[in-house]
Amino acid sequence: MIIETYNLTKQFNGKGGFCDINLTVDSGQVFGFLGPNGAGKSTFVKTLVGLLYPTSGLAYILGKPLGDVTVREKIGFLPEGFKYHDWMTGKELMEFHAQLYKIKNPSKRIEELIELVKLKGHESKRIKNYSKGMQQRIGLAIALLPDPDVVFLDEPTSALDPVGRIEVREIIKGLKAMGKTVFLNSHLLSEVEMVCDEVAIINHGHIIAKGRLDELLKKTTRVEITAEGVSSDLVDKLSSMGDDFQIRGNTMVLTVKNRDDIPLISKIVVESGARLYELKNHTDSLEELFITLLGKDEQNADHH
Ligand SMILES: Nc1ncnc2c1ncn2[C@@H]1O[C@H](COP(=O)(O)OP(=O)(O)OP(=O)(O)O)[C@@H](O)[C@H]1O
Repeated sequence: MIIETYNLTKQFNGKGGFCDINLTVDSGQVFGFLGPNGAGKSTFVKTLVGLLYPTSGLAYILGKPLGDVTVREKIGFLPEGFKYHDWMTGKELMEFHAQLYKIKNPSKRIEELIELVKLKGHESKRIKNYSKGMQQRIGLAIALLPDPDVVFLDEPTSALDPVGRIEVREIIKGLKAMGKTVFLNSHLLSEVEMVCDEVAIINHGHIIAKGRLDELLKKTTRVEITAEGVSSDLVDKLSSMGDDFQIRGNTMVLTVKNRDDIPLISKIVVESGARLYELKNHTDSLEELFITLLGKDEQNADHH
C-alpha cells in the first residue's frame, strides 16, 4: 500500500481542514481526490507530504509513518499555485531543486525531465517569462526530479489551456505506465474521469464517496421506462428495485445500483402484462455524480 490513512484529521483551531479521513491508495494507481473549493484537498495533501502536522489520526506513506525522512526522498509534490524564484531560468531552478534533493550529477535527469514536460528550448529562459502553463510544467518536472515512487499533484492543470491539459494528462498516464503512484487533487471532473482509477470525493472536510471510478459510476444508472397498462403490482416491484422511484403518466424513472438490473427490469415489465414502449438508461458522468452527491450531502449536513 502506498498511502494509508486512519481517521486522519487536520483542523485549524477546531475548524476547516479535514476530518476522520480513511483512505488507502494502492501502488501504481492514479488516485483522484475531488472536491469543491475549500473542501480540504490541499490541506490533506500538505499533511501527507509532511508540511502540516495532523491534529489526530494516523497515516503511512510507503509503509512509514508521516514525516519519515527516508520517505520524503521518494515523494514528489507539485503544490497548487506555487510561486517559483522567477529570476532563475528553468534549468537553474531545476538545478537548485536537484541540490535540495541532494541528487548527484543531475544534468542528465534534468535534461530528460525538460524533454518530458516539453520545455526543450525554453530551459535558458527566466521563469518570469514563462507562461502559466510553462510554469506549471516546470513545477511538474521539479516534482519528478527525485524519481519519486509517489507523486502528489495539487490542481496540476487548473492554470492550463486545453492543449496544456492534454499534455499533463499524457504525462500522468506515462507516470502510471512507469509504475508510479499519482495522487491528483482536482476539481476538474472530466480530467479526473479520463485518468483516474479510483477517486474519493471530499466535501467540508469529509469523504462523501470513494471507490473505483467505474464502480461509482455504475452505481447511478438512471432507468426510464415508458409503458402502458402499468399495474400497481408492477409499480410496487419496480419501486423496490432501485432508488428515487418516480412515476409520471406512462413513464417510470428509477435509479438502479447495477446496470445488469436493466434486462431484469424489462422482463418484469413485459411479464406483468404491460406494453413496453421504451426503456432508456443513462449512466451519470462523474460530473453528474459529483453534483448529486454534493447536493445530498448538503441536505443531510449536520457537520456544518
Ligand atoms: N492555514 C490555515 N488556517 C486556517 N484555516 C485554513 C488554513 N488552510 C486551510 N484552511 C481552511 O481549511 C479548509 C480547507 O482548505 P483547503 O485549502 O484544504 O481546501 P481545498 O479543497 O484545497 O480548496 P481549493 O480547491 O480552493 O484549494 C478551508 O475552509 C480553509 O479556509
